[in-house]
Amino acid sequence: MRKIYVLDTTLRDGEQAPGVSLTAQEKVEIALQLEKLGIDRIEAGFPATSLGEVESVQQVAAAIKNATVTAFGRCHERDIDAIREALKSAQDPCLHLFLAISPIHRKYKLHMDKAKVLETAAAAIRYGRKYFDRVEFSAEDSSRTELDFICEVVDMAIKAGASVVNLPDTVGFAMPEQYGNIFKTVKETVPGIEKIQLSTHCHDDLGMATANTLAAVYNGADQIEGTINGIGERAGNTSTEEVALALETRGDYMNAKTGLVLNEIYRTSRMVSKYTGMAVPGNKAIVGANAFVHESGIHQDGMLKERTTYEIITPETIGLKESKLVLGKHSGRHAFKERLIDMGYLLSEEELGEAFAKFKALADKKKNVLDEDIHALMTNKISPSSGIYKLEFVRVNYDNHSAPTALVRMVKGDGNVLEQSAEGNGSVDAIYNAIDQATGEQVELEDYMIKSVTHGKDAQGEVHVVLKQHEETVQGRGMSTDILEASAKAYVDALNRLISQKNRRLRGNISIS
Ligand SMILES: CC(=O)SCCNC(=O)CCNC(=O)[C@H](O)C(C)(C)COP(=O)(O)OP(=O)(O)OC[C@H]1O[C@@H](n2cnc3c(N)ncnc32)[C@H](O)[C@@H]1OP(=O)(O)O
Ligand SMILES: CC(C)C(=O)C(=O)O
Repeated sequence: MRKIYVLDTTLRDGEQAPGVSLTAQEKVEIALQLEKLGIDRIEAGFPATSLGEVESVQQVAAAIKNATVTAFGRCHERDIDAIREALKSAQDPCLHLFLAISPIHRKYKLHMDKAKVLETAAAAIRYGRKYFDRVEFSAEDSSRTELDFICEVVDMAIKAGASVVNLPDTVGFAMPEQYGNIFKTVKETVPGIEKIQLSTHCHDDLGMATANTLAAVYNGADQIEGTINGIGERAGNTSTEEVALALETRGDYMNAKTGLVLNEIYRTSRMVSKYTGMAVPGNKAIVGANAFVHESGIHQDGMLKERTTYEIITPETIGLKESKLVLGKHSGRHAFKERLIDMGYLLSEEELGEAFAKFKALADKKKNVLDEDIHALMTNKISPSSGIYKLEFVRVNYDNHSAPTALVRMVKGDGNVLEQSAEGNGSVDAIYNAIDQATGEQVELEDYMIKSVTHGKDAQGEVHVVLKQHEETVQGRGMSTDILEASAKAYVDALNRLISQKNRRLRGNISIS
């Protein structure tokens, strides 16, 4: 197996995602988690950006003991000097320089001809080598560059003293076969190529970043560059986790693997999402909330018989506890019967047929059929509410001289009405105290995020909360044009999930909910 080195650039290219800006402390925490994940090279930032960026990179460099720390900059002595300052306390530093080489960038952006590009890059690499043992050179926009000029650039970089040469697909334009061919040609034709490592860095503008990265690896790339959750400039970068899992799962085909500690992937993904504020889409490969959830009957039946029918990776591989089968409109008799057995209902075939028909009728009206719905269905009392508690009313009294108070009214699934008021440190805290007192549940609020999902003064706000009770953690969401109502809805949603989760029994590592 060939070892593929991983340069993770979540803290540099990932931070270039619109709207993302990380504090020094957040960068350090993410870097430490990347170190745990087994990343070989952590790109900490672009020091010439600002003094704050120099300081952030310095803090990352000082904290990391078991990975190379790189910092990025242009072919300018002032950028290199900023990187020297930022990496001065790194145990294993690497300078990362770039210059665009494509006709479009040469003509319109840099106003340089080919000779000037070669001269500028060589001078910068030589200057960098005075201070750094290792220099990576990135030939920006390689995939839109003449193949013979790419070879000339790689030759120049080797002669000037680079140890890694990166051939990026900067604008996500390459097709896998074409991109792979660049690496093949460079490997076969550039003299002294064995002295350096070749690296790949792709963007996802056409949704092909991972495919292109793998094509490069297949054709001889030694290092891949990516970001956690695929965040980055525009449509983002190659997802580090996707490449690691693709190589792990299809090592038979690629004969290459990263050294990543795969069961740290999920934790890393969620930390990056939290600090960048960029939600992970539910259907995102590997780390999306639905990646190990099965909804349709035929798949659930397959999973219950043998999980490899529908899962090519186990959730445990990336550090998740279990796969899930959710009961809904597309579920079949097998999953429904298993769920009933879990809940203690042993039915004859005839009774099962009747219950299944009622279940399907309910599932037509309701997205997810929860345990309490099934209990109600089994006792002929089908609950119309989607959870155990339904928020009916919330009122907040606020002025800037006294503690805010909140009054909430909720209806339980059995029809009981609960009403409670409470004070808090802020309006949201007051609402949450009132809900806790009304339900009697003791939970910790682990996380609270709010974002606007539409524009204008009447924008819809979406609140996302994470609640913890003992070892159980749940998420909840609420939407409203009023952020206090959205906050209350998210909390009640999370409580309902917590309560139904408590009632659930595990079947091996597959839970049915
Ligand atoms: C593919 C990538 O991801 S590239 C990295 C993108 N990241 C960033 O841009 C980091 C944040 N950037 C910044 O804070 C600023 O752009 C700075 C501080 C780096 C530079 O700011 P300014 O000096 O105001 O220049 P500005 O950004 O407007 O323009 C870039 C200049 O660098 C030049 N340039 C671009 N790439 C390179 C390079 N690799 N080497 C040398 N010069 C370059 C451009 O041609 C332009 O030069 P010009 O002023 O002579 O026309
Ligand atoms: C220059 C390289 C590293 C890059 O960020 C890109 O091409 O997107």
